Amino acid sequence: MRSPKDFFRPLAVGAPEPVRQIPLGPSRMIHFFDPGNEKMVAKLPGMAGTDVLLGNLEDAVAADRKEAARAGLVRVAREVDLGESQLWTRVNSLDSPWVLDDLVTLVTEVGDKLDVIMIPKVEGPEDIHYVDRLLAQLEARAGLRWPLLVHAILETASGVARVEEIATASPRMQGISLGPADLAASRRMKTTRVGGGHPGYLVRTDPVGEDLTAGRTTYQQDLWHYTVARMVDACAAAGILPYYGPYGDIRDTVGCEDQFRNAYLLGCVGAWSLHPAQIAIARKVFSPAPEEVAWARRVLAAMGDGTGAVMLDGKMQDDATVKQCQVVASLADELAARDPELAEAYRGAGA
Ligand SMILES: CC(=O)SCCNC(=O)CCNC(=O)[C@H](O)C(C)(C)COP(=O)(O)OP(=O)(O)OC[C@H]1O[C@@H](n2cnc3c(N)ncnc32)[C@H](O)[C@@H]1OP(=O)(O)O
Ligand SMILES: CC(=O)C(=O)O
Ligand SMILES: [Mg+2]
Repeated sequence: MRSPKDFFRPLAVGAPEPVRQIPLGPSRMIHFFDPGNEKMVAKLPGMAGTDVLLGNLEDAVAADRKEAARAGLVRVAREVDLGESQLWTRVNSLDSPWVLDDLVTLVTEVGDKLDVIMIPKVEGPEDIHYVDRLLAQLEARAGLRWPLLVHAILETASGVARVEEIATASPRMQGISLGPADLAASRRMKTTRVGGGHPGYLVRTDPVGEDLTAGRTTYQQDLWHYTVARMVDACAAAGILPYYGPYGDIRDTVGCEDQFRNAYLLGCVGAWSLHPAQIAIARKVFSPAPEEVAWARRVLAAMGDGTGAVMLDGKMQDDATVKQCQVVASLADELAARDPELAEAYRGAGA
């Protein structure tokens, strides 16, 4: 590990100073598009209000379309008006034949237009260290003034086992997303889905009498709870942001909303959107509900300087509930400052 004294030094002469805080706005939805797909690219200017648009170069882009996707992303960055949306990319994996050209081309040609580079299949901090140094060299050569940030996908068993080291590997680390599809394969889970639950993963109530089958309710459990919770702790401890990843059953908007909400309640700040239909789901779920915000503000007002204990509607409030309410209220303020519709909904609820 680098000495703490050197942690915030640029890794190449002429590279920009590393950041100490994540300097970006909301990222409730990271919307994936294939930059080599003209129909998808044509939709981008109409996607105002999408927090993050991500040009995907990795899985879901066929091997013979990799160069077209990379060139398409350079064009999007240069020519398409994306409004307030951040532009991110997911490059190919570090063992692939494409990633070196992905990084060299993107940083050299449009490094000043990109905010975050997502690195797939991260196995450990050494993968982040490699990218960190290479980006510094490329930034120095391109004369960039702001460092590119790095986002890791948690989609290998080794990555989960070392998630804390990944989260703290570089000051470039912006966040981590759950990658349930590759992670399932890496762990040899017996699933064939992209995220979401599985009806076979359940608990059953105890038997009633001799009949082992009668009257026993089953409850489906969340396959991803352990990983998401561990990722949230690693990110919060490192001062970076955790995200649920993709929900592959595009038609199941209800299941998608539930899975996103579990992640939101556990501490994630956003999720991926693979299809335009999922953008609104993520916006709804990852924006605190107006009634929750109104309640949080009531608690804060009732608690004055934030110490002691009071009763509000029969519920005890103290220093710890104040801290929770501050999380909700400050997130609402941050989002409302950039989202007029949400600001209006909060005003309507007296929040
Ligand atoms: C495990 C992982 O790695 S997840 C991350 C990798 N996967 C991805 O990035 C997948 C991204 N999404 C997609 O490729 C597509 O949405 C698919 C294949 C899932 C579905 O695509 P389609 O069958 O075309 O969906 P559908 O017919 O509903 O699309 C409606 C319109 O929205 C467009 N559209 C679909 N997805 C997107 C998108 N992600 N962004 C922008 N536009 C889109 C389609 O081109 C189509 O346009 P048209 O009306 O001009 O014809
Ligand atoms: C998100 C991703 O890449 C995966 O689930 O494999
Ligand atoms: Mg993957």
